[in-house]
Amino acid sequence: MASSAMAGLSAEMARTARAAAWLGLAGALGPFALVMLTVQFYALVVPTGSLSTAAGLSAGFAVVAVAVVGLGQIRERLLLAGSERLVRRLTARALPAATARAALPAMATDQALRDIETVRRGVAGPLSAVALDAALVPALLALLAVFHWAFALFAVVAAALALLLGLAAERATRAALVDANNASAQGARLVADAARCAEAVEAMGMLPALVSRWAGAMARGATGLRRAQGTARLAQSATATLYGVAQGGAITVGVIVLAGGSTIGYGILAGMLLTARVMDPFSRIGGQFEDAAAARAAWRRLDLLLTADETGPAAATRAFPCPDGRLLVERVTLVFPGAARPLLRDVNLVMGPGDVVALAGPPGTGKSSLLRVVLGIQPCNAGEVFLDGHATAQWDRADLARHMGYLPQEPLLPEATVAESIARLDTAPDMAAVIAAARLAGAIDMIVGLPNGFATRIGGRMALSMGQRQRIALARAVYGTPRLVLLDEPAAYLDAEGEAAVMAMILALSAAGTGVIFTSHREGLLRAAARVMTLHEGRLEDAGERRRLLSAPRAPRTLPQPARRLPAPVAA
Ligand SMILES: Nc1ncnc2c1ncn2[C@@H]1O[C@H](COP(=O)(O)OP(=O)(O)OP(=O)(O)O)[C@@H](O)[C@H]1O
Repeated sequence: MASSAMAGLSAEMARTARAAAWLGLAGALGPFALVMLTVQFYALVVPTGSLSTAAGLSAGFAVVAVAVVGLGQIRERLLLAGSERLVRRLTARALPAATARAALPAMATDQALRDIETVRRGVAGPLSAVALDAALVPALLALLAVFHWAFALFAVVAAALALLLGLAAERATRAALVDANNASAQGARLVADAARCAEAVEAMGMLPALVSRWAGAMARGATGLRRAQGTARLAQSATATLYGVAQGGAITVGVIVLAGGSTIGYGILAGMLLTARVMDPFSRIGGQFEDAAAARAAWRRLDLLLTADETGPAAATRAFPCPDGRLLVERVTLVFPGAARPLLRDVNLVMGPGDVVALAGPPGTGKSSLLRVVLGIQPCNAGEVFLDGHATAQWDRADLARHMGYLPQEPLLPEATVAESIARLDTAPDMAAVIAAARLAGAIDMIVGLPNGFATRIGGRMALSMGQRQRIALARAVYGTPRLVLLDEPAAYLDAEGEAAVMAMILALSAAGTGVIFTSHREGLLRAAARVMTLHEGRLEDAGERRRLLSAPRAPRTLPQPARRLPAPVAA
């Protein structure tokens, strides 16, 4: 059942489906009316030669034919418009929810978009057409029963056989197609690997082996495809035969049950036409089960996302002033679902304006996760984060984002101009602020050297190196004078000169009163921080002592164990 988050959308979809089903019923009866008119033609016009009757029946023909086509078109448009409305409303709600709540917003929004597309395909694609046609079956059976219940019973049996045949055909075809797709995908991967490792492939004479593997994969793909096509053809013939047998069966039923009756002609026609209509959705349903399951699962995921957005603790609502950017991280604990131990355990941190803290230490200890908690994009299990005395969890996200800058570890940039990218996708960026940010991030020379400078569009044919992306992402992080800047491996893709620029940027931010927390594995960059900290078994510790021992000329062979107590707060 849909939760309150999706109840409105479900009700709207149900209304669209009902309207489409009525249109479908009218459309289904159209061919029946056409055959009835043909019978009338033979019964009334052929023996009498009456032109006026012929004209009347022809007009009737035209009206019914136009109505059948028109109703089909209207139904299709109705479903299409319904699916577009649904997608618009789902996107407007699910995307902000995914970005605001998820630890990895890019992955969450990607998933949400894929789920919306799956739902859209379910609503506008063959799945809904099959479902709506299946919904008409009781009405068609009732109509058959008007002539004789045996017609309805026969149609049910024929539909069951069509369903079994459809399922068997679908299973056989899908298995062959999966084999074929897997083999083709393996071939494509081999080509991509060869292109990526071209130098190694050539240098070590691996090309012949690679080509023979690729040829093997392609041959398997072609065989699978042929098998799938053969099975599909066989299934098509079997279905056509079943329809033929069903038509014959309907005539036989008519002859047996209506023998001698005046309605035998109409009964047999209705039996033939409506039995085929009843069978139709069942013969097509086989291929739709997987799509239906996928659409249901996607709908449930979106429902959970929106419900959590309505009820969850991340429903931040207020804007607060942020004059100094004083940060207080208080007893933050973070445990990822399924993890044996907390990643962050009672983490405390205090920072005043202009303080610089570096997070060092081994990979996987939770540095990036701590940055995400401070940013408010990763909810924690316990504890709180305050900025200038206000809990960030209660802070309106858009307003909070104005006071914060963030450089994620992967500096991926959406398609936009360089200026828009730096200005956080503002389409009318404040160029003075953009240039100031680029200058501060040491990115200005690189940007000016691009084909169109700040107007260069990133993405498409303009593929920037990771280093260039990182410089632009750094400028984006410091755009608009944020009070607190969080940088995840800011020099990961930069050379020594770039590292020096990052160091200068951190010092300049600090001098201007902006707090900075950054993670880094680069020993040189750590010097930019007044305080270097590490996460050890989830606890945030001052790394000063540890680092002093590591860099001492005669370091002891075994390092002392870190203190198991709460770290002293960082001096404001
Ligand atoms: N959303 C998540 N769900 C589950 N586990 C996660 C999630 N995010 C991170 N982790 C896990 O938490 C651990 C710490 O990840 P994190 O990226 O915070 O470490 P890190 O110290 O920044 O590592 P690195 O130095 O390599 O960047 C990793 O084992 C990671 O797999």
